[in-house]
Amino acid sequence: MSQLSEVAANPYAAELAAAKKAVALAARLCQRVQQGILQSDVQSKADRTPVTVADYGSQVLVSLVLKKELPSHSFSMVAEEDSKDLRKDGAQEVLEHITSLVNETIANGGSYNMSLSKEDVLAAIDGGKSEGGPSGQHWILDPIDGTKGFIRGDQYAVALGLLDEGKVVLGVLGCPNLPLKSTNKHNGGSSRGQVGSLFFATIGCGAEVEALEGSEPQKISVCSINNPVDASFFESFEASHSKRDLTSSIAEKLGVQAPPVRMDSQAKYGALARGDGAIFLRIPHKGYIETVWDHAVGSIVVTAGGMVKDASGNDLDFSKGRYLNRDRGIIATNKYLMPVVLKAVQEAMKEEQ
Ligand SMILES: Nc1ncnc2c1ncn2[C@@H]1O[C@H](COP(=O)(O)O)[C@@H](OP(=O)(O)O)[C@H]1O
Ligand SMILES: [Mg+2]
Ligand SMILES: [Mg+2]
Ligand SMILES: [Mg+2]
Repeated sequence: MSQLSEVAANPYAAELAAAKKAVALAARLCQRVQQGILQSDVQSKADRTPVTVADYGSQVLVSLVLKKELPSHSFSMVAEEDSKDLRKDGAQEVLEHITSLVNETIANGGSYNMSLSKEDVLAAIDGGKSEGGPSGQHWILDPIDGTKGFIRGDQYAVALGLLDEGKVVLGVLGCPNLPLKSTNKHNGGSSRGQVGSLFFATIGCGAEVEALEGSEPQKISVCSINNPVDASFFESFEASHSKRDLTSSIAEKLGVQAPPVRMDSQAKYGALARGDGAIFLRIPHKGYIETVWDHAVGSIVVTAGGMVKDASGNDLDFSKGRYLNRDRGIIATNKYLMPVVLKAVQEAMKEEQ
């Protein structure tokens, strides 16, 4: 397909190209940090969840690349991190470290000839303070999703989506530790070979995957399993993020035979979107409110061929600001399994102590 017809087919082609470039550069910074992560690179936020120099650095690079690549767009971004802790006394060293990581990644990337000051870094982080909402365009960014997995040396993702008039219209999901080939034996894949997957989807144009380092994109689709007995399911690696008594009771009701595949981050949505497994279940503890950046990108990558619903069977609504205003529980699967999975989820939740 010529570049001209590609532009005509995808109304968000320019935004998609910029988002892919931003995620790929941010992922490079993350990969470098993950290889040599030290305890001093990890801080604890006010909500006691971890944040690392790479979460901040990734947020800086994404905001920078989007502004450079789309200079005529008005810029609004709903992102997870803010600069509050980095402006406190005693944070100077960490801020210096982030600034040099960002500048080294830009220099090695070769696309931009620029150097950021510490103030530029703080300002770029705070570029993510938007409240989003139902009107206009807003980027949604999780600079590192699965920070706990990142620190452990496991899966994580850089997740960047675009909200347009309250709908997620594109998503780019960089998963540096996810093998490019499907891990599902039934798909002829194996966990060997090239590692680093970049998933992307635009509304109405389906979902694709390519190597994080760049390769010919491949169209992907969710699996077509229609008997839950043959299905396998993904859930969080972290037991505190999704209630395992409920997910195992749901699996039992469905007759699922395979043990759960536990993985950090929206890499689960990416893997599901290419048929590595059949179901993703996330049932947080009561009172936990989900953020938009934890699900926007994963959900557009899956809904290109599959479905993502809350426990009541409603679509997720990303137009309400920084949080998802919805019933507890998120289920992603194909259209054949969704009705039976929803029924099992609702029964299990009714029986919950
Ligand atoms: N107690 C909790 N219950 C549910 N989700 C939680 C949680 N604490 C943190 N999270 C969210 O779970 C995300 C990771 O999901 P997963 O379990 O699929 O890896 C985290 O994203 P970050 O790592 O970006 O902070 C965070 O937003
Ligand atoms: Mg976090
Ligand atoms: Mg997250
Ligand atoms: Mg995060």
